[in-house]
Formats: sequence, C-alpha cells, structure tokens
Amino acid sequence: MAVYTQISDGELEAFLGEYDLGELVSFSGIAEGVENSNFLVRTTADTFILTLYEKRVNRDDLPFFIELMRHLAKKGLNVPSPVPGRDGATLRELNGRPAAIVTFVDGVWRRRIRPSCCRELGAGMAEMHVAGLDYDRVRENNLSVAGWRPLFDSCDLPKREIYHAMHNQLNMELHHLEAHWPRDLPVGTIHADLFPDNVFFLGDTLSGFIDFYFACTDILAYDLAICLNAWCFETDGSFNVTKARNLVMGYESVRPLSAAERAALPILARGSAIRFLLTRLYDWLNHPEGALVKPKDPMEYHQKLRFHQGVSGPAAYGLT
Ligand SMILES: Nc1ncnc2c1ncn2[C@@H]1O[C@H](COP(=O)(O)OP(=O)(O)OP(=O)(O)O)[C@@H](O)[C@H]1O
Ligand SMILES: N[C@@H](CCO)C(=O)O
Repeated sequence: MAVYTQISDGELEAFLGEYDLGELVSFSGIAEGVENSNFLVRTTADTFILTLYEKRVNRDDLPFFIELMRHLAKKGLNVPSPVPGRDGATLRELNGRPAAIVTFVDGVWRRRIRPSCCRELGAGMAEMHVAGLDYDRVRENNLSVAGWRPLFDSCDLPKREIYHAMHNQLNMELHHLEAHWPRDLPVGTIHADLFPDNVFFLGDTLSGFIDFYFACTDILAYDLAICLNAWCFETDGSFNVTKARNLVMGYESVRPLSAAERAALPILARGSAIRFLLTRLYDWLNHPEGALVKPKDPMEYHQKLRFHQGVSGPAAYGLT
C-alpha cells in the first residue's frame, strides 16, 4: 500500500484552499504504487489525484516531471495534467513533503494483456515520443548504463554467499553492456517505466499514461526495450513474439525505427532487464522488516535477462 504520509481532513481542506477546485467532497488513499503517497480527491468541481513525493524522488527533478506532463497534456495526450493553485504554482508542500495535484486519467490497467494491447501501447508510446521531441528540459537517466554499476556495488552481493554466482554473472553482463552500449541512437524524452500498471485502457483502447516519475532524456528505443520486457513475457517466463511484433508494429505505425535502432534492440533489452533486476534486487535486499510495500521479484528479471543474452538478433523480437 502506498500511503507513507497520512493527511487529515483539515490539512487537506487547508491545502485545497490554495486552489479554485471547489469544496472537498471526499478523499481516500490509493493502495497501488510503491514510490509516492497518492490520494484520490473528489471536490464539487471534479476528481483529482494528490501526490506527496516521498524520499526516492529527488526534489530537483520535480519541475522536469511536472512540466513534461503539462507539455504532453497540452499536445493532446491523455496524461495527468498538473493543476496550478490560485497563485499559479503547481508544486507546494504538504506535511513536509513536496506535493502536487494532477487531473484524473480515466481507465484501468490491463491485468491480462492481449497482443492488440501491445499494438496500442506501441502506437501510444511513439506518439508520446514524437510529442516530447520539442520538450526543452533535460534530465539525465541516472538508471542507465552509467548508473548500473554503482547500484550493483551497493547491493554488495559478495557479502551474501547465496548470491556469489549471481554476482559473477551480473559483473560479466555489466562489462558487456558497458563496452557495447549504443552511443549514437536517436535520443528524446522517454517515460522509462511503461509497465502495464502505468498504462490505462478503456475497453481495448489505450486511454492514457500515468506515473512520469522516472521520465528522462535517453535513447528513444530504450523505452521500447523496457516494454519488450514488461509486456511481452508470459507468467511462465516464455517470451511471446506475437506481442513483441505487435508492440513494434504499433510503434512503427507512428515513428518508424532506423536500421540502427532495430539492430540495437537486443542490447537495449538486455540493458533494460538489468536495470529492473538491479533496482528490484536492491529493494529486495534492503527492505525493512515489516515494511508495508512488498518488494518486487528480482529473479523475474534475471530470467528475462537470460532470454535476451541468448537471442541472435532483432528477429527474435519478431522484426523482419
Ligand atoms: N492521474 C491519475 N489518474 C488516475 N489514477 C491515478 C493517477 N495517478 C495515480 N493514479 C492511481 O494511483 C496508483 C499509483 O500511482 P503511481 O503509479 O503514480 O504511483 P507510484 O507510487 O509512483 O507507483 P510506481 O510503483 O508505479 O512507481 C495508480 O495505479 C492509479 O491507480
Ligand atoms: N516498474 C518497476 C517499479 C517502479 O516503478 C518494477 O516493476 O520494477
């Protein structure tokens, strides 16, 4: 459950006093998500999401995220749109945390993913990439190749005997990625966490994207590689090439990939697998006893990494 910081009726009413959003009707904490505290807030005007940014989010990055949502929303994408207060400010403080109100995005995330969902996702992601091309702020991806080794070192696997084999495998993989990571692919603003729970659907149609708090400036095709991992494996660990083909076809219906981007997909998929493996492993090894949020399984990504290590080229992802 992701409500780390509680708020009272009175505190919320005082906070809403800074806005022109009508009177508070009701509010409740949202159990989903692991990073921030989220509340569903109903007022006489509409329904909103109030987010209190918790410690993993760097305050200095918040303007990048907030302005990106505003930029994409202005371009007609269905993403949370930051709501300014009467003074024009979007970011303020509530109970010692940076806080913002954003618009509510309709839809639900898909628990069961059909290939057609992947096609919708691909097209929606490409639209987001195109819309983000003239976003003028830059945020380096601190969870890309330069950030993986420090994260790996902080997991301190040699200290734990059962992780010795994994330490050696991941060390070798990091050497490989550091030596072969592509340096000259098209770069832009990417979401960087487009997991199924951050993509909403109404029926079979994609209705919007949420959770821009890992967004950054990085290789556009890396977002696609993240989705190959997050959307195209079955629960038994097998890779569903039909889903992958649909994902790429959907993407290319809006933004065709260059030959170099296609050729780089296997290494980008390996990099994306190690990124989620390492953040999950770190959380797995460091989560406090009795914590409210259950850490996600790192081994799922170890298995995905092995799949990508074994592919001989982009054809493995359904590309011809
Ligand atoms: N703008 C929005 N419109 C509708 N629902 C939202 C919105 N923002 C958040 N939610 C709801 O809150 C939940 C948690 O939001 P979000 O994924 O941003 O949280 P998080 O703590 O940053 O999580 P994550 O673990 O995915 O990084 C979502 O699954 C969704 O149900
Ligand atoms: N999507 C991430 C969690 C943080 O957003 C994961 O599944 O590891």
